[in-house]
Amino acid sequence: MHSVSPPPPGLAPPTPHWSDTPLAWRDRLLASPRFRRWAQSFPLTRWVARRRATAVFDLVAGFVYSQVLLACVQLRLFDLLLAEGPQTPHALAARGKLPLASTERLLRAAVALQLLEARAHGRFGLGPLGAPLAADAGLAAMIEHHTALYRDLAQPLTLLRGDASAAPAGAGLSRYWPYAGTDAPDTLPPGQLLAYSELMAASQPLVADQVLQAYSLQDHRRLLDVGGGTGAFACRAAYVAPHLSVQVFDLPGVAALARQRFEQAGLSARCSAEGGDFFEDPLPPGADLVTLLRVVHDHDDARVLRLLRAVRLALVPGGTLLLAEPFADTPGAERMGDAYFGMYLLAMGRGEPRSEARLRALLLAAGFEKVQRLPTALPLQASALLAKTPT
Ligand SMILES: CC(C)=CCC/C(C)=C/CC/C(C)=C/C=C/C(C)=C/C=C/C=C(C)/C=C/C=C(C)/C=C/C=C(C)/C=C/CC(C)(C)O
Ligand SMILES: C[S@@+](CC[C@H](N)C(=O)[O-])C[C@H]1O[C@@H](n2cnc3c(N)ncnc32)[C@H](O)[C@@H]1O
Repeated sequence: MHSVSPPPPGLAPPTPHWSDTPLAWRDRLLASPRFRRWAQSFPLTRWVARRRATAVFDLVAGFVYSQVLLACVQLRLFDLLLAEGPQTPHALAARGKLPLASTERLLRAAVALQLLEARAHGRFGLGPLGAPLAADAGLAAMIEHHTALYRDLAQPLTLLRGDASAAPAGAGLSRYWPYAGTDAPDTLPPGQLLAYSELMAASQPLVADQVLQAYSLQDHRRLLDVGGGTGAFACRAAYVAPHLSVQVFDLPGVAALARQRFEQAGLSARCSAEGGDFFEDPLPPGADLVTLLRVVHDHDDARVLRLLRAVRLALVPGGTLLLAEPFADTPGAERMGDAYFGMYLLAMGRGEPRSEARLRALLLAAGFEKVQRLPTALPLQASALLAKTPT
């Protein structure tokens, strides 16, 4: 049994507020086993008690659910069931090189999580939560790279205390995202940029779908995608707006990969890439639209201000900045912001998810004006802000 430690000597007790008393009463009630026993058997409160118990159980068991999902993804189960239809456990055991009994256990777990569904003749097919994951290489890559995140989270207090020496040797997210741990990211060897760049390219459609559904590129002629990775978004933009010239700015090794992508896509005439450090080097001038997609949340406020000022200088007067990433205060997706990205970016070693209000304040401080929210269809995947440079 854990006991609550007394406050350290010399620490002033927190200032009370009038709302503390009713909330303390509520907390004591909910914490009381007697009240819980009563509430779960009283007909009018039973459904709330069951719902709460399930919600708490889901928090307790979340890691187990995630690992069931990971096993399905590693076996490419969703892709297989989409391509070939429902399968028997025997067939799936043979395909996955697993014992039949373990296959059946995994299949039953996945059914309970609605990832799969039991179908006629003892076969298993896709369930309502597994079907959207089928044939989505971006989501599969995201799920698979969580093995690095879970290594960091295995000892959450070690992570929260910032005790790097206690972390497992270089296996976690800080190694996966090496630019987050150095002040000279432009000197990183290309081999260290590859894994995260592939993940970003594979998952870029999650963001591009949101941005391009919400914002038309038709009125722009020159787009600069800052931190644009290996050019996955640039290619989509060039495809949907055939009049647009597109440039990516990213670390030298990543920009080289973007150039390769443009060549392979036959887009080199309209798409180019420049390498550098966006905190130190000037950004290529003359764009009338700059995009910052999943870039700002990687960095602290001081660095973000520096980057936003550099973007303002690179844009033409009256130019547009489109910033898209998951926001911290997304209604209905609060867990994604402060719980998932909060802990994720802590493990990565730099950055934090920000609310719309904090991003607005940073944009205004960097000299942007007319900041407005751009509604996206699925804010869980990306929210967006538009801002203008003065004319
Ligand atoms: C009548 C019928 C058939 C149906 C009617 C009911 C109906 C309308 C059902 C809807 C069915 C439907 C269309 C479902 C759609 C589901 C979707 C779109 C699911 C999408 C899920 C997206 C997920 C889970 C996204 C996850 C994203 C993650 C984990 C992203 C992580 C990003 C990271 C780690 C980024 C790192 C970059 C860094 C370092 C932070 O900068
Ligand atoms: C999280 S990724 C996002 C990539 C892309 N925008 C996307 O959404 O797929 C962040 C990108 O910023 C780049 N980056 C990080 N620090 C940088 C720096 N100091 N200068 C230039 N690029 C940098 C990384 O190489 C990476 O491609």
